[in-house]
Amino acid sequence: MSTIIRNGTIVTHDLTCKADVRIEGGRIAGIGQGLAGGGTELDATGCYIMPGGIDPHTHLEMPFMGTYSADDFDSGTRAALAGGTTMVIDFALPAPGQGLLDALAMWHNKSTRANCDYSYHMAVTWWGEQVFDEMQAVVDRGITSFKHFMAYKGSLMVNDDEMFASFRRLSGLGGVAMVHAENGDLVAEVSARLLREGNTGPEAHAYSRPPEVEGEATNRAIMIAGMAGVPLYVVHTSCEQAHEAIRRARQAGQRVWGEPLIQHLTLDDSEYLNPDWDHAARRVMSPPFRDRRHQDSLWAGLSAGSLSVVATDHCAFTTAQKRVGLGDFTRIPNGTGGLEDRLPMLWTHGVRTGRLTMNEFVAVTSTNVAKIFGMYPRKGAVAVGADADLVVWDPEKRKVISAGAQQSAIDYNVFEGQEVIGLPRFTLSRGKVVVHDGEMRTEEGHGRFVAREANQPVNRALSTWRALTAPRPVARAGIPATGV
Ligand SMILES: NC(=O)NCCC(=O)O
Ligand SMILES: [Zn+2]
Ligand SMILES: [Zn+2]
Repeated sequence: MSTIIRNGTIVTHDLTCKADVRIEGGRIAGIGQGLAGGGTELDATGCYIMPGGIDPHTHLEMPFMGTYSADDFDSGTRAALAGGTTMVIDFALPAPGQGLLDALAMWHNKSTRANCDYSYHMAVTWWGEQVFDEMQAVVDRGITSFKHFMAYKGSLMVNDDEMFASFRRLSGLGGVAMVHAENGDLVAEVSARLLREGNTGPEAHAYSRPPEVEGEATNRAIMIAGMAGVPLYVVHTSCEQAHEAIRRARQAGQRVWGEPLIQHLTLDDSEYLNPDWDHAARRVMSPPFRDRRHQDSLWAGLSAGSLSVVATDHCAFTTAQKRVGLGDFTRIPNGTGGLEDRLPMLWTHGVRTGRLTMNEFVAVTSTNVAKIFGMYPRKGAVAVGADADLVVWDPEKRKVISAGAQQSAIDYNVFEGQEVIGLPRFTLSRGKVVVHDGEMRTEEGHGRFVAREANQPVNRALSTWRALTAPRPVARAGIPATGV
């Protein structure tokens, strides 16, 4: 059964051209003008045909802070597809002491409900021989990126020595190291002081995690990754201090990528001063929203290329779940939603304002993710042979964001009331039309696990350099090489 998308303009990270796209067996089978007919025809007049979005940072049905994030692999991936995102990368999160393969099996169970393709990053939440050993098996199963939490002291946080050991292991395995970069010791210290002084509301969450704690941790992670010789991906980069560290490292030739979130780009810290406790608590996430100066820095980084990806960190909690933190902000579950809104919000505030070109939009929402995480050009491309994960994007279609109309299971939306211009006319998941002009035609269980490849070109370059510059003894006449 074939499908042809006609009359549209293809937009990829590096070209823009008018052509039709033929899809067969879930893959792109032909690209050209006036392709021969047959099968389903989709009219893309006035639209752009782009690689579907890939969100590299979601937490679906994640056990966290005494509860579970409210969107599971069904509602979460429906939300993704509604907004033009055709793949998510979630985090498999071993409990302290739990084996990596055990955690992976749990995540594979949850994801059987996915409506779109998915992969995982593995989290390193503790360190020991079992973790060291199982990292190889995890990579062999196509999970090549490993996240380290430098915050959440007492639960997920790992220390510098553990992080260094894990980074070194990853360097040998050809993987990508990832960090949640906030100084967890300082956050714990400042939070305790704020509570003692009577600052118990959600605004104190932002006071407890100033840009300095993120800048310090980002710098530290970069230095440790440099020593270990591993590429580093910094999740939810929210401030100039962290961006500056990434920018500097990249200018010095280090392989480091920064990932701002759509929330940090478009919402600011005044949200925490809202007199409605629920309003402020619903926006509690780590790192917190920042002021305009930091937002401008993130936008500049995307157009300059010092920041590489826009994600959501979709980790949605209901108002009832947030209310557990009434009277103690440290108990408010950290996380916000955004899966359905990432592409429309970025198009509206990025492409329509001239901050991003359409091609840069594709790069930061899809192609860069596929390249960094080892699945390009199967994903993130409009090319013959690639999976037909596509969005037919209508740049003039509008809506006002409203929780009442969203796919996510939660009862609010942090972008409520914002008008977006630019929405999917059609979304295709491996060739299946899952969004048809506003109508959801998703199928629970349609999504497949995507195994990714380790030892990407960046890893190979790093290991070549490592071999070239490895410590080696200097031969000296009359001095034996081995000790006596
Ligand atoms: N970001 C956040 O507040 N919650 C999700 C977990 C994490 O990524 O830190
Ligand atoms: Zn995080
Ligand atoms: Zn996260």
